Amino acid sequence: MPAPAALEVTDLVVTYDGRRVVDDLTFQAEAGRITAVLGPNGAGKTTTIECAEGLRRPASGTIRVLGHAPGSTQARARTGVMLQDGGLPMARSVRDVLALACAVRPGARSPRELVDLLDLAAVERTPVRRLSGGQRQRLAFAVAIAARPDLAFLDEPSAGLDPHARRDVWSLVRDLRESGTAVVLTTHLLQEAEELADVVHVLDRGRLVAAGTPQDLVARYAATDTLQITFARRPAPGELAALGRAAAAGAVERDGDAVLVRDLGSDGPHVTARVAAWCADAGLAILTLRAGGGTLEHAYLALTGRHELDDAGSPGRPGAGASDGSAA
Ligand SMILES: Nc1ncnc2c1ncn2[C@@H]1O[C@H](COP(=O)(O)OP(=O)(O)OP(=O)(O)O)[C@@H](O)[C@H]1O
Repeated sequence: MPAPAALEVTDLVVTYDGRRVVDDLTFQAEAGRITAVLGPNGAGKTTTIECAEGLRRPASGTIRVLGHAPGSTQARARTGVMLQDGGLPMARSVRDVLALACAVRPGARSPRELVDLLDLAAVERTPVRRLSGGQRQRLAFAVAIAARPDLAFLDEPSAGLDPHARRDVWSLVRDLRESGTAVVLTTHLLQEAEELADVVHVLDRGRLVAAGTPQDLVARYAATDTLQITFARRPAPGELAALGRAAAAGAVERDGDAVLVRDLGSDGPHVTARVAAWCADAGLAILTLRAGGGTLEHAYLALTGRHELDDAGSPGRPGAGASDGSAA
């Protein structure tokens, strides 16, 4: 018989004021794998994780955490948690917080190791309330991994981090996986999920709408016949329309700084040639031109019913999905 998964969520239902915010959710997270739980604001990710931590009681369904009940002493001793609001004691210094976190389990990391790993030396004596947002985030991550957990819940672990710190955290998350920890990650950064996740579960309005590897989801839900072009300067609207006519293919649209030509079909190589020729004639210098698949972000947008990227290329408008009010 196969070993049970580190986290087993079965038929989970959570209601607030009679409204189902988690609706019949079933998924697992395995040891030595990074499992991402994605979804728009209000989709039910945090609620699900809070149930797994024993902080909220579901209306029905079961959760097993390393074979134990959520919130039980056995589950808590082997679980690391990084919550969205940090949950850190504001008056304590970084050094005190780390010392406490390392004292909970024999074989835990040392505060010194965590200070080095998360680059916290400069603020060791600083109380939590005086830390910057990113420093607090790094401290919360350090606390989550202090006891070498078998299961780590990381709720938006790199939110608010600068690009260097974000990459440091990604590297530490990969180290957790290498050491056999089951990592459950929520994030709105689709690039983060694409970089890290072995398995992705997409929630929308409390329900699981898709699951698979990032590559599976891209293959199944994102257009695979798209040409992505970046230019030395931003094309004018008239040029974009002319480019569309020259391409004689599917829709032409902006995607952040790039332009997408969609639905190439079997004519892909000819469309690419026509686009390149038209750009040369129009004096529109091409910086990069990439034919092929979409991204996890495109798959996510298709799955959660938000088909267009905004100008910054980011999905998930605040409140999207939260106010839908789909009742039980
Ligand atoms: N204590 C509460 N009382 C009533 N409703 C709540 C409570 N906590 C959460 N909700 C509602 O439950 C739904 C799911 O919220 P949840 O925080 O789990 O979403 P999320 O997917 O984590 O969103 P985000 O990406 O914004 O963090 C939302 O509609 C939210 O308004």
